This record gives sequence, structure tokens and C-alpha cells, in this order.
Amino acid sequence: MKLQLALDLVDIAGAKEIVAQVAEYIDVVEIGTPIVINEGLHAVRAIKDAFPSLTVLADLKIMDAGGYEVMKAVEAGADIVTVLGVSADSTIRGAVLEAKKTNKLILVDLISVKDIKTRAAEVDALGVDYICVHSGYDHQAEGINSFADLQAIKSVVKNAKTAIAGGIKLSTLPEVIAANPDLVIVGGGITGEADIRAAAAEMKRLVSQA
Ligand SMILES: O=C([C@H](O)CO)[C@H](O)[C@H](O)COP(=O)(O)O
Repeated sequence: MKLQLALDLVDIAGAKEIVAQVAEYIDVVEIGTPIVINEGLHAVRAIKDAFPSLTVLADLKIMDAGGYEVMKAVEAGADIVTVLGVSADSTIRGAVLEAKKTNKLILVDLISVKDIKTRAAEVDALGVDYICVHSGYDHQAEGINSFADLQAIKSVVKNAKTAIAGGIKLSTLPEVIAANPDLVIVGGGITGEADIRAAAAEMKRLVSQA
């Protein structure tokens, strides 16, 4: 099981400061959608250049033009690029095709998908690398989490790895780990802690035991 740190509410300088503190405890660093909106794909390049040994995920949440947008993210240094599960199959197919040219990976984010089991099975058949259940900020504000969704998709996903994101904290991590995802994605549960390094270290310890 791997740990991904999601960086959302910081600029490039802030992102570098955080990653410098926790790099040894994380497997993947995510350049979150808000950073890409604020700074563009330069943020992906900046983190990849500063931390070349880390896997960098660009959370573009692609909805259309899958091939083109994956190409641009990969040119910027992304190793994994996100595409929305609610997008058309052709968008996801284009993204997968483009990523495969350079051995990069596609993570499909099932945020706001209504029939999560059916769509997970469909995108699994499209050859994506990760399928992620996700309660975004707006869902979290409504008190929704994705723990049950993870169990639901695990029964139908046969090829892709599974991931979970959205409001995961140290207190809820054991419940997440029990559902056995391949990738646990944590943003505020690390960056919002007073001791960021200690939070990342403890999360890494727990996911490594699984
Ligand atoms: O993808 C995310 C969200 O939609 C904002 O872009 C976050 O990176 C993801 O939810 C993980 O962050 P936390 O919920 O703070 O753990």
C-alpha cells in the first residue's frame, strides 16, 4: 500500500517546503487541482525538478481532450495524470493511449459518479492504471466519505489498482487500510497538522504495515 500526499492550498514555494519535510515518508506527491489552476503545469515541472525521485501526480481532473491534456501533463513531468470517471469513454481511452506512449499512468477519479460499481467496472475495462473513490471538498462539507465506495469497487475492479481520497485523517486511516486500497491519498490530514513531518511519518508507518 502506497501513500500519496495531496498538495492543494499552497503555491509552488509552499509545496516545495512541505515536500522537503516529508519526502522520505511519501510515495507519490500530488500537484492538486487548485495549484494547477493557480500556477499552471509549471508547478508539476517545479516539483519534479526539485524531487526527481518522487512519483508526481498531476491532478488535472481531465473531462475532455484526454490525449492532448495528458500529453501536456507528461511533458511537464507528470508520472500519473487524473481523468474524471464521469467523462466519456473516448476521453479515458485517449488518455490511456497517450500515457502508454511514455509508460506513464492514468488514475480515474470517480468523484460524483452516481453508479460507482458499474462505472468502476467500465473504466477498469478501458485499461486505466488506478481507480479512485473520492469525496471532494464539497462532499466532505456535507459529511460524506468514500469508505463504503472503496469496498464496493473492490468487488468489481479486476485489473486496475484502487485508491481512495477525501478527508482521510490519522484517526480514520485504520478504517481505510482495512479496506485494502493500493494507494491512500491524504491532503489536509497531513498538511493541516501542526507537525507535518510527524503526521506523514505515522501515516507511512501504518500504510507500510498493511
Ligand atoms: O482532489 C482533491 C480535492 O478535489 C481538491 O482538489 C484533494 O487533493 C483530495 O480531496 C485530497 O485532499 P484531502 O481531502 O484534504 O485529504
